[in-house]
Amino acid sequence: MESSCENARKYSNSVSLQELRDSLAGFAEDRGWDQYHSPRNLLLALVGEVGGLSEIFQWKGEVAKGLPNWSSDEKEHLEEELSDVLIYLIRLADVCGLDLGQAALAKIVKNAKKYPVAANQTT
Ligand SMILES: Nc1ccn([C@H]2C[C@H](O)[C@@H](COP(=O)(O)OP(=O)(O)OP(=O)(O)O)O2)c(=O)n1
Repeated sequence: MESSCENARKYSNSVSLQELRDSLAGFAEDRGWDQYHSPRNLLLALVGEVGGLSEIFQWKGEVAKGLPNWSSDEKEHLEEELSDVLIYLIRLADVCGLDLGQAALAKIVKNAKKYPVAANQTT
């Protein structure tokens, strides 16, 4: 089973949240979609895509890390559904005027205080 460090080495390109945010903002602007990309609409679209993501795992039973028994088509489908979720999440944060990257970093710091390593080791 691959560790997250091994996965990190495998991924050739680093993509920033800022790059994705700006690309998605341009994509929506070019198509006149800003009028539809309200916070509420984006939230509903996000939830819909989480449903699509869930359907991939539905009825499969437990799934091994690394998806060793999945076909390339199944993995590609999963990549697409994960991307739809990420796209709507980033877009939602953007139209709300929030810096999702900084917010996530701050939340990780908060999580670390709430769940210190020593406490985790005893559970
Ligand atoms: N008003 C819209 C419509 C689409 N998209 C973008 C974000 C998603 O990445 C993707 C969603 O497109 P679809 O609603 O066509 O959904 P799927 O791509 O999942 O297609 P399908 O539902 O047929 O699998 O397109 C968007 O930003 N704003």
